[in-house]
Amino acid sequence: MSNITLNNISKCYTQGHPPAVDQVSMEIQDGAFMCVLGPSGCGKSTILRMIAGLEHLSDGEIVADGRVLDNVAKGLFIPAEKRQIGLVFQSYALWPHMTVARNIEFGLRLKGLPAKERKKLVAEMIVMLKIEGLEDRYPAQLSGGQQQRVALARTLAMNPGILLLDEPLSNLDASLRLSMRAELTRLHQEFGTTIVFVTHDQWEAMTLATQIAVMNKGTLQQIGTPDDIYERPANRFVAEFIGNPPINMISAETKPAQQLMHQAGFSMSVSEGTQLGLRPEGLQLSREASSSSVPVTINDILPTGGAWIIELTVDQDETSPLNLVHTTQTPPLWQRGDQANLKVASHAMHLFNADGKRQPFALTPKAATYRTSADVVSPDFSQSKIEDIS
Ligand SMILES: Nc1ncnc2c1ncn2[C@@H]1O[C@H](COP(=O)(O)OP(=O)(O)OP(=O)(O)O)[C@@H](O)[C@H]1O
Repeated sequence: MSNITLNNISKCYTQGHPPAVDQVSMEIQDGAFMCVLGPSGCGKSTILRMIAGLEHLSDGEIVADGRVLDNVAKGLFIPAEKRQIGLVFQSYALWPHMTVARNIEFGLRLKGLPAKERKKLVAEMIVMLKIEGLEDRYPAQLSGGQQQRVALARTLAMNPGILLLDEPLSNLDASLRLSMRAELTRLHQEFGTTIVFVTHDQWEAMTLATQIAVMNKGTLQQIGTPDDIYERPANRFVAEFIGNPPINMISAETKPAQQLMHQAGFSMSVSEGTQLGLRPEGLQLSREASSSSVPVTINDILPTGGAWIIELTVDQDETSPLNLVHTTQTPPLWQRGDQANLKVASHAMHLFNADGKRQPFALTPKAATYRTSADVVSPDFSQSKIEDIS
C-alpha cells in the first residue's frame, strides 16, 4: 500500500514543442483506484511512465510514501527496478517461451525467493485470477482475456505497493472487458493496492475509479470522484468530455436558455460568451405548456436497447436552429414531428463563462427561500447544486 504525490511534473520530449505533460500536480492516496482519463495524446501514458521510472521528468518531483523517486532540481532519480511499482501495459508482454506458471514465477525467481515460497505464491495467484487449468499452457494458447489475467497475476505476485495499468482492457471484446472490470474492482478490494489506471474510456473510468484525473493537452483539468466529475465539472472541457450522449451546450444569452434557467429557479444575468450545459437525461418533456416551459418539436426517436435518444429542436424565431438531445429510459410516447414542452431539472444544468470555467448559479429570491426550508427542497435538486449556489 502506498501513496504517490506528483509535484508540478512536466515532460517535454522535443524542444520547441508543447510539453506532453505540463506542470501536473496530484495526490494519489493510499489504496486509491485513480483513473487518468483524457483524449488520445493528452499525456496519460507519459504520466504513468514517469511514475514507473521509465521516463525522466523535465521538471518537478515524484514522491511515494515519503520517498523521493524523482526530483529534477536536486538531480534525484530512482531507477524503475528499485521503485517497487508494478506495470501492466496494453500489450501484456508475456514471455512466449514460458508456460503460464513460469511467467508468473519469473519475477519471483529474479527476486531470489526459495522454490517452496514461489510455488505457493504462484498457486495463490492462479486461484485469485481464476486461471486454474491453464498453468502449463504457453501464451499463444491463451485468449486475450486469459493473457491479461496472467499478466496481472505476474505483476501482483511481486506484491507491488503501486500498480500501474496502461489501458490493459483495450484489446478485449466488450463482454470480456466487462468481466475484467469487475475482476479489477475485486482485486483492488482484496489487495488494497494503490492503482493508477490509464484509459480514454469514460465508462471504464466512471465504473472503476475512486478518483478520476481528467487531462487535456498535457494539463490536468479536474481531479475528483466520478460523481464530482459528472455532477460538478470544473470547466467546459470536462463537461463535454464526460457523458454519452454529450451534454447539450447552448448560449446562455438566448431566450430559451434564459427561460429554462428561470423555470429551474435560477435568476441570472449572464455575461457575453456564457454557455449553458444541459445533461440529456435531465431534460423533461410534457404535453402541457406552462409559462416557463420552452416549446420544442420532436425530430427523431432513436432506440438504443432499454433507453431512447430523442432529438429535439427548440421552436423559436432565431435563424439558426437550436437542437438538443434528450435521453430517457422510459419508453417514449412521442412521435416524430410532435410538439412538446421542455423543462430541465436544475441538477442537470451547468453554467460556464466565456473562458470555459464553471460559474455558480444564482437562485431567484423565491427559490432561495425554499432552499432554507428542509420541507420544500425539490427532490431532484442534488446536494452538489446546493453547494454550488450557496
Ligand atoms: N517518446 C516520445 N517522443 C516524442 N513524443 C512523444 C513520445 N511519447 C509520447 N510523445 C508525445 O507526447 C504526447 C503525449 O503522449 P502520451 O502517449 O502520453 O498520450 P496518451 O494520452 O497516453 O495517448 P494515447 O491515449 O493515444 O495512448 C503525444 O503528443 C505524443 O505524440
